[in-house]
Amino acid sequence: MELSYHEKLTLIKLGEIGSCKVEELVERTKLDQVAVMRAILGLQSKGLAKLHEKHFKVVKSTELAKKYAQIGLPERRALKILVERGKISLDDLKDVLSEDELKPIVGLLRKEGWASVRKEEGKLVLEITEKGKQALSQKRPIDKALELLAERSEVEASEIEKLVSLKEIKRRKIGDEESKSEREVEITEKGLELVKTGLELKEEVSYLTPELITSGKWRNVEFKRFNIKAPVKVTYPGKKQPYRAFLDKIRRKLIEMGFIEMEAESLIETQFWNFDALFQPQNHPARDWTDTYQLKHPKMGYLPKEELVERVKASHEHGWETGSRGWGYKWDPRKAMLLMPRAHATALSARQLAKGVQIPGKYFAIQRVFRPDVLDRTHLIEFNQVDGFVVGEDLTFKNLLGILKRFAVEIAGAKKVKFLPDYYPFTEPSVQMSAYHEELGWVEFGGAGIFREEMTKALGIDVPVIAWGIGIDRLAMFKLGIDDIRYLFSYDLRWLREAKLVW
Ligand SMILES: N[C@@H](Cc1ccccc1)C(=O)O
Repeated sequence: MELSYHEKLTLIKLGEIGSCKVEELVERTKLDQVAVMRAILGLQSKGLAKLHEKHFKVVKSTELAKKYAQIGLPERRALKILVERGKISLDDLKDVLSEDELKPIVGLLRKEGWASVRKEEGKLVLEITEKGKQALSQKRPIDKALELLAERSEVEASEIEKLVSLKEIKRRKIGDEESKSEREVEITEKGLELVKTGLELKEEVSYLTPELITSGKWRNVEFKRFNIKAPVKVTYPGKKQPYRAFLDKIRRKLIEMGFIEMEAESLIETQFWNFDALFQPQNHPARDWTDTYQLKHPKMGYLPKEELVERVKASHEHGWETGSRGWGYKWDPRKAMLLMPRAHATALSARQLAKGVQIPGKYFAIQRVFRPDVLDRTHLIEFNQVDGFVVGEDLTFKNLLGILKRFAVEIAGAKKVKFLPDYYPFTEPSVQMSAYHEELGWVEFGGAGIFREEMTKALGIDVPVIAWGIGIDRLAMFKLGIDDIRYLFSYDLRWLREAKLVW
C-alpha cells in the first residue's frame, strides 16, 4: 500500500496512542492542521484509521464570572457582612453590592436559609441564621461551577450540569452556551498491523532541486506523488488569442516541413503584384470593384524596376518569349499602379519569385486578404490564406497533387482529398482541392496549379513552380468549435478564455 510521508508519520504517531483528538496528532506529528487532516482522510480511505466526529455543548465563562470568582457571588458578599455583624439592614449592603445585585438579595439569602427577615420600625432587617453561620466555609454547587468556569473559561456543559442547571448559569450571567465539535481519530486493526510491521519513514520532497541532484540526496528521499486529477480552482492565465494561436501552429508546421516564410511589408498592394504579375489580364472580371477593394487615398503606388514591368507588359500583350500569344490587348501601366488591399496571398508568391528564390526551394505565407462580401456567419470581408509554392527543375503536376495531399493531412487533419479541374488565370493546369473532414464532410480547401510560364518567365524564373492557396478560416472555425466566423475576431472574454485549440 502506498502511503505519503504525512500519512506514514500520522499513522505511526496514532499507533503510539491508539486514538486521540486531531489537535493532539497535530502536536505529536508537528505538522500543520491541514496536513494532518488530509493525512487522516487518506488513512481513512485506506481503512487504516477512523475519524469520529463528536458534537457537544460547552459553557464559556463571561467577564462577570471572572469578576465573581475574585470578589464572590453577591449572596456570599452579603453573607460575609451578616456574619460579621449578625444583624443588618439593606442599607448596610449598599457598600458591597451593586443596585442590581441588591434587588434579589433578600430572596436569595432566604432561599439559602442564611438569614431571617423581619420588619423593624418599618425597615427590613436581616439576621443571620445558624445555617448562615456555617455557610461561609462551605462551597455550594454554584460556587464550584463558578470556580470551574473561572479556572478554565470553557467547560463541557455536561460537567457543569452535574452541579447546576445551565439555566441557572445563564440567569446569573456567568456563562454562555456554545455548540462544539471535536474530531477524534482512531487507528484500525489494519492500521495497527501496518505500524507493527514497520513503516519506513523516508523524507518526502515535492520539488526536485539542483541541490538534491548534485548532493546525491535524491537517493534517500521519496518523491511526493501529485494527484493530478484533484479538482482545482479555474484560472485564466494570459494566452494567445485563439485564432492567432491557430495561425501560429500552421506557421510552425510549415516551417517544420522545410518551407521558408515569405515577407509581407503591408496589407496594401499594387494591382501589378495582385494581378498583372500573375498574368491576370486587365479586363479580367475579378479585377472589377465588385470583386476587390480599391484604395481611395492614395490611389496609386509605384511599379517595380522597368525591366520587369516591360517583361510583364510583353507577356500580357503578346506572350513575350514564352511562345504564348498573350492576351492580345494594350497593357496599361496606370491600371497596374492602382492600390488595393491585398485580395489573395498569391501576390506575395509573385513578389518572392521576382525577388529571387532558392532552386529547389519551398516558400509560404500566411496572409490576411480582403474581398467585398456580405457579412454573415460564414463570410467575412477579410480572412486568411496560406499560400505557397515549390520551385524546382523536375517538378510535375503529380508532385503538386502529392504536396497538396500532404497539406490536407497535416494542416486539416483530413483523411481523404479530392481534386477537381479548375481555372485560374495564373496556373495551367489548375485544380481545386477538397478535403474530407470527419465532422464537416467535404470542405473546399483551396486552389492550386502550376504557374504559367507567361507568369514565371516574366518574373525571371525558368523552372516549374507549383503553387497553391488555401483558405483556412473554416478549418479554424471547426478547430475552435465556433459556428460563426465573426467569432474569430471576437472580444467575448468568455470565449477568449475558454476556447480550446485541439490540433
Ligand atoms: N489565389 C487563389 C488560389 C490559388 C493560389 C495559387 C495557385 C492557384 C490558385 C485564390 O485566392 O483562390
